[in-house]
Amino acid sequence: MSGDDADRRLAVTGAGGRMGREVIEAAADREGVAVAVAVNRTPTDPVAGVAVEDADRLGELLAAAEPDALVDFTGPGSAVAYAEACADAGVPMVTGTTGFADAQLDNLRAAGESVPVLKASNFARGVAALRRAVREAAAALPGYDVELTETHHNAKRDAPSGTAKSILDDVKSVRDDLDERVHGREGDAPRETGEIGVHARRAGDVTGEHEVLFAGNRESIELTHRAGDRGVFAEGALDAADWLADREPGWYGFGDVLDADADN
Ligand SMILES: NC(=O)C1=CN([C@@H]2O[C@H](COP(=O)(O)OP(=O)(O)OC[C@H]3O[C@@H](n4cnc5c(N)ncnc54)[C@H](OP(=O)(O)O)[C@@H]3O)[C@@H](O)[C@H]2O)C=CC1
Ligand SMILES: O=C(O)C1=N[C@H](C(=O)O)C[C@H](O)C1
Repeated sequence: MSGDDADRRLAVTGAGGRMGREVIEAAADREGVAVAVAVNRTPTDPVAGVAVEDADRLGELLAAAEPDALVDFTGPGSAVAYAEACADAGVPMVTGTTGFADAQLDNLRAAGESVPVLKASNFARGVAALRRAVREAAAALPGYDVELTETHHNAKRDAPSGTAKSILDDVKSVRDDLDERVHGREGDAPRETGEIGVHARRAGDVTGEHEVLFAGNRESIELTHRAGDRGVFAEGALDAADWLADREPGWYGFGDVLDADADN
């Protein structure tokens, strides 16, 4: 579909990255969606027929194309800079980037005062279901030990994953006795009560797996999500962009999109 005929015209940053490419390819397969602007830090061949421009030109490209939303999967520093470009150009921003420091999150939130900004550590609907199940299990199993394990491909930079951090917040929201995160384990000491174990594995081309183990003395349960491919994240991000395009400035999460779906 040509950009001018589309119902939703999007900008994509990190267009040469694993997720950026996936988003552009998923957009090409969607009725009524076109990628009007695609940028990357380093020069890249066109993706699914979409020309990829120099990311330094993002501001001028947004001003000229006036897309309905921008979808970002890059790194924390660039995501903050792109959020500022979105705020200047009046373009809503969806970011799936992970690994933000607190100060960077503050900067991202500041952009949400000018334009709608939606940040999600995971755009898979199955992960949203996993997180609901984890909150329920944590509430139903007081005193049980909790250990979280995430596994990703060997090119992932941030650890633990953004999704793991979100799940840790979920557990903590109902188990405030678990106040010590233990990243991996070594040495010579039994597990202390109050610990929550966090284990990050990096291997091969694993797309993304998150497993939460709840263990009492005579029983245990494991809740696991496995992403089959990156298309599942790209589809969720496109759903989020479609929803965000009609919102007021503010700070949103993927749960807002799913809640709106449930209401319709
Ligand atoms: N929320 C979700 O559902 C998901 C989130 N993610 C997250 O998305 C992010 C990207 O993942 P992925 O696509 O696998 O990563 P890649 O390494 O494949 O791609 C990263 C992209 O970001 C660009 N980039 C990185 N750092 C900078 C920088 N400092 N300035 C400008 N551009 C930069 C890269 O540009 P260049 O080509 O020049 O290096 C590249 O285009 C990660 O934070 C990851 O955790 C990933 C999957 C799902
Ligand atoms: O870097 C990735 O690949 C992924 N990152 C996200 C995260 O950090 O949680 C989501 C997904 O697991 C894939």
